[in-house]
Amino acid sequence: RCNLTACSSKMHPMWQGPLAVPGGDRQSPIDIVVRKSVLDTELKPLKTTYDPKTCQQIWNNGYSFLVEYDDTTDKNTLKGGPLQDTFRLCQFHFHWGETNDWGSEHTVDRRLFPAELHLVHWNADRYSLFEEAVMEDNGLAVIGVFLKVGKRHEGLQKLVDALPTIRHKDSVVEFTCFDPGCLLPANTDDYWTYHGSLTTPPLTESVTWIVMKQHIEVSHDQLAVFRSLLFTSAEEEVQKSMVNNFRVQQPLRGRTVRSSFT
Ligand SMILES: NS(=O)(=O)c1ccc(C(=O)NCc2c(F)c(F)c(F)c(F)c2F)cc1
Ligand SMILES: [Zn+2]
Repeated sequence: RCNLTACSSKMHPMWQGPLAVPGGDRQSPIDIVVRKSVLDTELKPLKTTYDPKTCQQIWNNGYSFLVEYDDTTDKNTLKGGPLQDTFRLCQFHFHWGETNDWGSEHTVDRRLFPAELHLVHWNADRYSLFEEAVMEDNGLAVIGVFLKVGKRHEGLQKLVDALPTIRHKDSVVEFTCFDPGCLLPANTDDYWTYHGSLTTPPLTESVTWIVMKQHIEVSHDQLAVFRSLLFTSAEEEVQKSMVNNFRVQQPLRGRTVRSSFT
């Protein structure tokens, strides 16, 4: 099973993390400077195939909430784009702020979004488990989608309705029949891609990031329910709202961000 490691420091829920990471020259997230991205005409359209029936559970891991899929078969795959191999979806989760003014991990020309969706896939052509792939250079592919506040996202509502049942850290509920494809923007041909890392410990530099140019819209009220989640478990006396669960931007260190569009 793949899950986000809970990581928070006493001072501030926003993860501080180790100062230096071994190697540490391809860390995520980053600011995407549009005019410095390089068009790569070899980049193909993304090909995603997701089966809603393989959705298994939704849980609060103390840092975000995750929707996990059965990744023991090739039912949920990501191919094409910058990828040579077939990657399997294992989970998706979000990062968000305490207000609509910030919350995303990546930025575009320093522009912050209120939240960001991450669909986490691992290279099933080369590895047999997520846990293996997460340690390898070309092990993971994460699709990032920015969220903006606007009209209500009908497909998201089923997920929003489940959140009150997993308010506390480590709570899990069964969650079935959810199509993650409904969270992708209409246009998935336009994206930026670069080599980076997990944005939470162990920050392994194993991720091919694919950040969508087009955002999705969710309502103010839907996003407010994200903020009703708690970092803390039921037993803890002081309850802390799960907000600002994003990492600060990391240096580009000479990396090139490629774009699939002009
Ligand atoms: N925000 S993001 O960059 O999209 C991101 C995606 C996945 C994970 C994750 O799976 N962490 C837990 C986790 C590990 F970090 C491992 F290294 C490992 F081996 C696991 F099995 C595992 F569940 C962390 C961050
Ligand atoms: Zn994430």
